[in-house]
Amino acid sequence: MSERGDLLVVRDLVAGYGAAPVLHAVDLTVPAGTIAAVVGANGAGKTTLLRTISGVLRPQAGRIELAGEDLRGVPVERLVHRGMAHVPEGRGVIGELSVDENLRLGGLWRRDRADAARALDEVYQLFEPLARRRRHLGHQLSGGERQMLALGRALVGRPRLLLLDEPSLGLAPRVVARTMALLRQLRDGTGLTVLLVEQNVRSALSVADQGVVMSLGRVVTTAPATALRDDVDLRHAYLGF
Ligand SMILES: Nc1ncnc2c1ncn2[C@@H]1O[C@H](COP(=O)(O)OP(=O)(O)OP(=O)(O)O)[C@@H](O)[C@H]1O
Repeated sequence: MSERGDLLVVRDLVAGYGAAPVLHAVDLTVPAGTIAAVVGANGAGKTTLLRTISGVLRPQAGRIELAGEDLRGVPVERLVHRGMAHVPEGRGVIGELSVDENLRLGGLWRRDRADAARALDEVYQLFEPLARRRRHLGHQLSGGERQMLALGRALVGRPRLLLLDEPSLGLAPRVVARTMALLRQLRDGTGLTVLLVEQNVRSALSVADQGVVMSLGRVVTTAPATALRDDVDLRHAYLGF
């Protein structure tokens, strides 16, 4: 447990898409202000885990707690009020809306309009290319800019927990490196907690504090990211490098 406590606690989570579960008794703990990377082969259940935590999928069994609050029974649309933001695989940018409209969507639910406006300004400061393209439509952006937009939209809601699915997908290595550096900056600067799912194991473990290795719907190992990077046997067995 970190000094600031655990922000996300998952216990014995069972979930899937039909009768047969994809996740089997998954346990996971993410201390506040840290980055956890969930890695593992295709089909291990990483995306399913994020979808279940974010409320898109209903658990068949188990518990999910955010800052000590049991999320069972909290309607999915209220999870954002509790501080959860989910950037899904594919990013969910709306191509027909402008950059500005996409970003504002991230803060629409907030009652504190003045702070929502401040958060929007901060996102524009953080992502200067978005500030230059405020009026561009989502579909006119490059892959890297769409990634920024998806992240920025999540940040406008001032989340405590950011669930990030495959942020490096389709991006050039330089852009991936920039994204990972930004996550570190947000963690260190604002205390953001991140649960990151990545195929790009090297870059995920380079930014994460903790690595969570999944295989066939189970967590097989949880360890400091540096220890996972140095564990040759584990890398060969589960991570393919
Ligand atoms: N919408 C769906 N309906 C039914 N089964 C699904 C669905 N999405 C995923 N699955 C199944 O759930 C299992 C886990 O998939 P999941 O996408 O969570 O894995 P993953 O570790 O994220 O892999 P990938 O990196 O390939 O997305 C797979 O067997 C997959 O076929």
